[in-house]
Parts: sequence; C-alpha cells; structure tokens
Amino acid sequence: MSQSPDTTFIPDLPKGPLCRYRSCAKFDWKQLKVIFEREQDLRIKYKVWKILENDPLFSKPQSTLSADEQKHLCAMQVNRMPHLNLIPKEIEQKSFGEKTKYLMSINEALHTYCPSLSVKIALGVGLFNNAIRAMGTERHMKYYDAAWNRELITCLAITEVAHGSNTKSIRTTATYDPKTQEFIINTPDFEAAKCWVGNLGKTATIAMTFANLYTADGENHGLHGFLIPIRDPKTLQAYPGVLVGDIGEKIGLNGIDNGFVLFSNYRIPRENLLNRTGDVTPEGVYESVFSEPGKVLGAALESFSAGRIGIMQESANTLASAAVIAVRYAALRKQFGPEKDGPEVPIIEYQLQQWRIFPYLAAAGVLKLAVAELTEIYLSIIERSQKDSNGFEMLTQIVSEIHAVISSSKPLLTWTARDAIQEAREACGGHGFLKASKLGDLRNDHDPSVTYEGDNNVLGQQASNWLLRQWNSTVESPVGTANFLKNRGDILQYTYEKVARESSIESMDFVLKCYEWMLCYLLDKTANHMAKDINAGAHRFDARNNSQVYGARDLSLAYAEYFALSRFRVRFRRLEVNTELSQILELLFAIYSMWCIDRHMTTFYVGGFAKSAVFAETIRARLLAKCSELKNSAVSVADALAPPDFALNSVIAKSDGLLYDNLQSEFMTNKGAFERPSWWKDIIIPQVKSKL
Ligand SMILES: Cc1cc2nc3c(=O)[nH]c(=O)nc-3n(C[C@H](O)[C@H](O)[C@H](O)COP(=O)(O)OP(=O)(O)OC[C@H]3O[C@@H](n4cnc5c(N)ncnc54)[C@H](O)[C@@H]3O)c2cc1C
Repeated sequence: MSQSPDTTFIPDLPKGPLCRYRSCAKFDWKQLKVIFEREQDLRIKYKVWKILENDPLFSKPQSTLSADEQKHLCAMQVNRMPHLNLIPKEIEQKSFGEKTKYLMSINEALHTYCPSLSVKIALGVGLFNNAIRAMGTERHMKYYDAAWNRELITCLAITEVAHGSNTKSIRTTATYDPKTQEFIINTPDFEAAKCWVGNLGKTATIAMTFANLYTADGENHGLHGFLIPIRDPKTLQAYPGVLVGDIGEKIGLNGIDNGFVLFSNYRIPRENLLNRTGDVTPEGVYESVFSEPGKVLGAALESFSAGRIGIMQESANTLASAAVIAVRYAALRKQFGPEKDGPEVPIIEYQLQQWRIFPYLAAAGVLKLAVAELTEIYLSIIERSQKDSNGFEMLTQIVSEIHAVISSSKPLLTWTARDAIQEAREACGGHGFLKASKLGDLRNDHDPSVTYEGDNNVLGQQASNWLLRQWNSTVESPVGTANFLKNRGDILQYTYEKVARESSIESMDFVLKCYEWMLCYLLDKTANHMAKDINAGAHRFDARNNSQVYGARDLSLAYAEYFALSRFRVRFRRLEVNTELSQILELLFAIYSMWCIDRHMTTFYVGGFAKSAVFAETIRARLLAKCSELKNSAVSVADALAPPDFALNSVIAKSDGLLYDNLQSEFMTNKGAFERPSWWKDIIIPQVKSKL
C-alpha cells in the first residue's frame, strides 16, 4: 500500500450532534475526500474558498437582491477576480492539461460558492478563449489575451430566437465585401436575433458570433465564427448598427445578463473571421481545410466540449451538495419513535428515507470519479491533438467517441443533480423550503444546465447515433467504451442466471455484464426498429425520431451509466487504499448501480434477460441492504463530499450539526423579522363601533 496523501490542509470539522454518526464510520473522511478529488485540486479549491470568505465583496447578501442588483454584484465580483491572485504565475509553465485542470478547479470552487459567478467567468473567459484557440489563428491571440485580462467583456452568440438546438438553421449572415475587405453582418428579422447570450444583455463589448459566411458570388459557405464588436469598452454604449438588450429576469442565474442582439448591415474587418478552418482571401475567394461546410461547423462546435465537461464537474458538485444537505439533516432531524412517550428516531434510521437519499449520495461519489476520469481522457486527447501538426483533423476523428460519451454523460449528470435537489428538498421537509436551506437556489441555478450547451434530449441523440453506427458497421472504439460490442453475439444470449453463475452479484463485474446485455439489447431493438421503418418506406429522419422513446433515449443514458460505472471500476482498481476505504467505495458503487438497474427493470424483463421475479427481488433486496449498511457511514461520506460551510451555505446542514440553534439564529435575524410591515395601514379594516 502506498503512503496516505497529506490531508492536513483540510480543516477539521466542529464537534457536535453529528458526531453520533461520525464516530460510527470506520474510515477517515479526509482520506476519502482525497479519493473523490485529487489532493492538488482540493488545495486549489480550499484556497479559493478561503480568499472569497475573507473578502467582503463575497459575503452573502442579507436579503434577496433584485435581478439588477445580482447582475451588478456579479459583474463587480468578476472584476475583482484578477486582484484575488487565484492563478499563480507559475501556471504558465505547466502543460496544457495541468493548466486547464487548475482553472477547472478554480471554476468548480467558484461555482459551489455562486453558479452565476462561475458561469459568467466561464462564458467570458474560458469558453471564449477555448473557441479562439480552436477556431482562431495567430491574428486573434490579442483577443485571447484581452479576454484573459478583462479588457474585453466577451460572450458566445450561437442561439437565435427561432433556433437553438438546430444550429445548422441559424440565419444570421456575414457577407464578404471585397471592395472594403469587410464582412457585413446582418440579422434578417427578429426570429434570427441572437438571444439567451450570457454577458450580452448589459455588459459584453465583443461577441463571438456564429453566422453564415457568404462570398460576393452569393455562395453560402456555412456557419463560421466572427468576432463582432458590440459596445464601446469605455462607455458600454452599443455601436451604431447593433441593437442589443437584456432578455429580462430568469428563473435562476440572475447574476448573468442574458441578452439579445440584432445587426443591421454592420461592418467588421475581414480579419475578424475566425479562420483556422476556413478563410476568405482579401479578393474574396473562400478557402477551407474541409471539403464539407458541415464539418467546419462540427469541428468548431467540438471546441465547446470543454464547457460540457465543466458543466458535468459543476453538476457532480451540485449533486453532492444536495445529498450532503439531505444526509446531514436526516441525521439530526427526529420524528416519531417506537414508544409512545419514548425518544424519537433520527429520520436517517428510516428505510424509506435511506432509499430516497442514499442513492444520490452514492451517485455523487461514483459520478465525481467518473467525471474526473472523463476529464483526464479529454485533456490528454486535446494535448495530443495540439502536439500533432495535423492536430485539428486528428481531433475530429478521435473525438467522435469522446463526443458520444460527453453527449450522454452531460444529460446523466445534470438530470441526476436536478432530481437529487428535488428529493433533498422534500427529504428536508418544510425547512428544506426555506431559502436559507440553499436547496431552492441550487434548484433554480442548476436547472438551465439541462438545456444549455446542448439540450439533454437532443444531445443524447448524438450519443445514440454514434452507438448505432458502431452497431451497424465495424466497431471503432479507440477510447474503449464500446469494445464489448464486438462480443455482441454472446452478450445477447446473457440471462440473469447465466451472469450470476459467472460473476457473484456482489461483484462489479456482475453489474457491468448486466449493462453490457442491456446496451446490446437496446441497440439491437433500436436498430431493428429503424430498419423496419425504413424498409416500410419511412424517411430516415422519421425512423430515427420514432425510435427514441423506449429505445435510443434509454440507450444513451444507459451508455453514460455504463461509462461511469466502468471507469469507476478502473479507478478503483488503480487505487491503493486501506480495506475500510475500499469497502466504502464498493458500497457506494453497489448502491448506485443497484439503484440504476432497478430503474431499468422493465427493460431487463421486456428484453428477456430476466424471467422470474428473482432478478428484481435480488436487486431490490441488495439495494435496501446496502442502504442500511451505509447508514452509520453516510454522514462521513457526506463530509468527504461537502464543501466548507461558507460555500455550502445551508442553515440546515452546517457541519457543526447545531440544526435548531442555527435555525433559531436564522429566524431571529432575518431582515425585518420583527418589524411591522411598511404597508400595515393598507390592511387594517376600520373598526366598527361595537354594538354591545
Ligand atoms: C440560462 C441559459 C443560458 C444560455 N446561454 C447561452 C449563450 O451564452 N449563448 C448561446 O448562444 N445560447 C445560450 N443559451 C441558449 C441555449 O444554448 C439553448 O436554449 C439550447 O441550445 C436549447 O435550444 P432551444 O432553447 O432553442 O430549445 P429547442 O431546440 O427549441 O428545444 C425545445 C424542446 O424541444 C426538444 N427538441 C428539439 N429538437 C428535438 C428533436 N430532434 N427530437 C426531440 N426533441 C427535440 C428539446 O428536447 C426541448 O425540450 C442559454 C440558455 C439558457 C437557458
């Protein structure tokens, strides 16, 4: 066994009522924490949280701010960033992968503190600069530096009023004028106005905008990225020809100014075309490294994968926060007891409560590790592509598998977090509905992540399309996520009895074999369904759309779960940890995987994998037994997943466990709690003289 990592930088937790359960755990929660997250990443996060906690600009507002106040505060906080020295100079010497990982850790820490803040920075610096790297050339590096130094406020404008998911139908035009060597940007009508663009509403000074590139001969060369000045950076006044505004208050993320813009024959220099994949000569001749315009768009959009990975990391943290709040609360909250006048039982003791919240705690642990694995794979591929002289071409080839993993995993992560928040809200009863519980803010700020950077239901189809291509031709899986498909003949013959004979149901192998069967079955079913429709004369488009429900959609999600579970196993096997840590990790795997299989139960029976009730009964009994086993360790697992109190910021889940003291202080000090309302006179009914 290797030496234990240093955990002394992780602050101890205060003693208090949670120690009743903490003392039952057999493992060291800090050691578990550095399994969920690398020591160096955690150090970065703790540093960020400490800096924010000590800066008054980041102290929590006493009351809910208006949308405009939130935007103001968030923009001020963004401006404060360079002065906080979060990024050391040495980072420039690090490899691309290490540097990106460093920035990702900062992003995660900021996101846990305030999603608006991290998204605003990610849009304004991270995504913008990634896109410049992927689509721009040397002449655009000045924008890269300016965005990094906050001299420019940037945004990414893809979506239009009438087109979001279907980017290919975007209608903004950029027509080249060889006489002046400029592009003329035009919005044909309101439906083609760019909209929902983060940072654009009130602040952006430049927009990376996707528009159809037309040459003077009238030919459309497809979508390209353009750097379009929006506002004067000195005055924030919009330039003539640019009609820009804010779309108004949203359900959450109101620290970000989402905006719309219409361009009226607005001219920009030729050099503002991001020309890594396609260019226009000064004379007006279009040149592209790709023969098909569609490929240009695909390659360009691929640079947004890093954003989706960021969303997954953030969602894993949101999922963890929701589970932590629910678990700590359940350990402290008591309701009912066996004896009429006897002591009450903490609600964590109830099987129903365990079954509702422990799968999310387990999911947080498993998915955190899976996302870490995916991040490593992704960064290593990008690094390889950058070293290769023909990097872009290579990236577009290898990336299709990673794209499939990302396209299925982003929905899995964001939906699991969404569901965890709601279950946690209910699991914390009325107090969970208090704004100070944080669950409402978690919900509202997390919610759009199922839509942006690719709507989950649309994105998932890209994964199932890739899987179907593997199924219908030779399997090409350089990352190895679908190599098992080569063995489809045998796998389709699997039954529960056969798999259970070969692999103990306690083992990770058992779970992965169940998944391999399910994926082959869903692929077979979906492919046959499509083929049948096409043979009957249906258009391919309709055949694909009509094979989503109970087919391709389930396939995509199951593939993401399979990826997460199999990468967890890879990481688990690599770990050199003591028995106690090993056992708790296996327990989390067992709970999450049994819970997932239970949710796919219909498929296992419809597809003939299971025939008698034994399979369902075994899975469910095991899920309940494992939840019960986790009960005494759940608080410590939650501690290992939890950010510090400052970032978690939930009055019902502080690490001191003083639930009612903290609630009392919240009730007693909330602004205006004891004040007569200013409008009291409006509700006084004039007293009629008593007739008595
Ligand atoms: C908070 C927030 C921030 C955003 N920030 C930005 C930004 O900075 N820049 C930017 O350009 N955009 C941004 N967007 C826009 C975002 O990218 C789009 O909303 C997203 O791509 C989805 O597009 P849409 O809204 O047009 O939905 P649509 O594509 O119209 O989808 C509507 C519904 O139809 C379903 N649907 C669509 N097609 C199919 C199909 N083929 N099969 C089955 N179902 C289908 C979808 O699943 C969805 O439920 C942001 C959005 C939000 C909410």
